[in-house]
Amino acid sequence: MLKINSGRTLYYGKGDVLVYRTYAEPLEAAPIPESPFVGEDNILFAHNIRFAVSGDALLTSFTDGDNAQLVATDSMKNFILRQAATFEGGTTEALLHFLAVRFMETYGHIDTVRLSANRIPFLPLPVPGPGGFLDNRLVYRRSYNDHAAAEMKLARGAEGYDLDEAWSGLSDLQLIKVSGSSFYGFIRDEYTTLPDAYDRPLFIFLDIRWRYDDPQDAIRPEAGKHVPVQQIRDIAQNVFYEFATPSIQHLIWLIGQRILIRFPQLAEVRFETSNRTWETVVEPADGLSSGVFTEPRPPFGFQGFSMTREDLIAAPEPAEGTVSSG
Ligand SMILES: O=c1[nH]c(=O)c2[nH]c(=O)[nH]c2[nH]1
Repeated sequence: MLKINSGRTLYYGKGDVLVYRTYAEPLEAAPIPESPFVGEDNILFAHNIRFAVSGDALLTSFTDGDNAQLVATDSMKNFILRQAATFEGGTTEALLHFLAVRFMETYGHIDTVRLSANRIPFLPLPVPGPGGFLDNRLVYRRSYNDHAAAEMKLARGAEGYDLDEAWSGLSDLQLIKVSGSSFYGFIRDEYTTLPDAYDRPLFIFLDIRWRYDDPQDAIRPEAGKHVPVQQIRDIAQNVFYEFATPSIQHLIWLIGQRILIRFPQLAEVRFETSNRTWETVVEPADGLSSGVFTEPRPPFGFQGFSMTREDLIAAPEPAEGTVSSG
């Protein structure tokens, strides 16, 4: 008999399911030195979700054209939207877990759900109040900047559901440091045209993902070990600020170190970065005087790096020569 568990790929699902949930559970967080973030109201809890299912029972829909076991992807979309109304949590990870469990409870022949989400950020806006400006709770600003992301696999297990391949993430972070980054000392041979840079305006795109030692910590913020994406973002921007760095490679090592130091509950951090260093048009006289730059031309360099707790070394001090004294 044909089987799917012999390494066969079999899945189907719905992508770009836009879920604008209002008044989700507020999230509270303990502050860390790099971040003022202590929580969010989650009045707007919006996500773009990709939802894919698989299971042995679906094989004949591919091989025989038998649709008897197919949940239409249109119904999947409706399921996600309607179930989102009853979700009682306040994190992207918990939402995905909830939807996958609900789906497998409802459809007993689905063995595995793989799903991912990008949060659609809406930022709070201050309005004048009696004691100064305060964030209002009615009008929000849609942001096209960095945002939370998560992905996971839920598989029907002997007792309940096994949570696997669970990653939390921060996507599309774009940071520019105007002075204090260098790049020199690389191999110089007949293929080299890039000049040494002792102070370049370093513009980088970063995707950061992290995995918990216990994946349950990601979906139960009430246990106090959930890592807010805003604090990861603030660590990245602070480490960039603090250190004069010789390359993006070393910068992400320093960011990873700080993330693993701050959050002992994390087992692994992964980076994907892209180098968008501005092209110099009018060279500044020195690091802090005026210059003119423009967008770099493709192709763009990239870096990928993963770090586990085994990589953790003593907390690095800001390097000599840092320009970031405040
Ligand atoms: O931080 C950098 N790392 C590189 O590997 C590299 N290569 C390059 O051309 N510019 C840069 N910058």
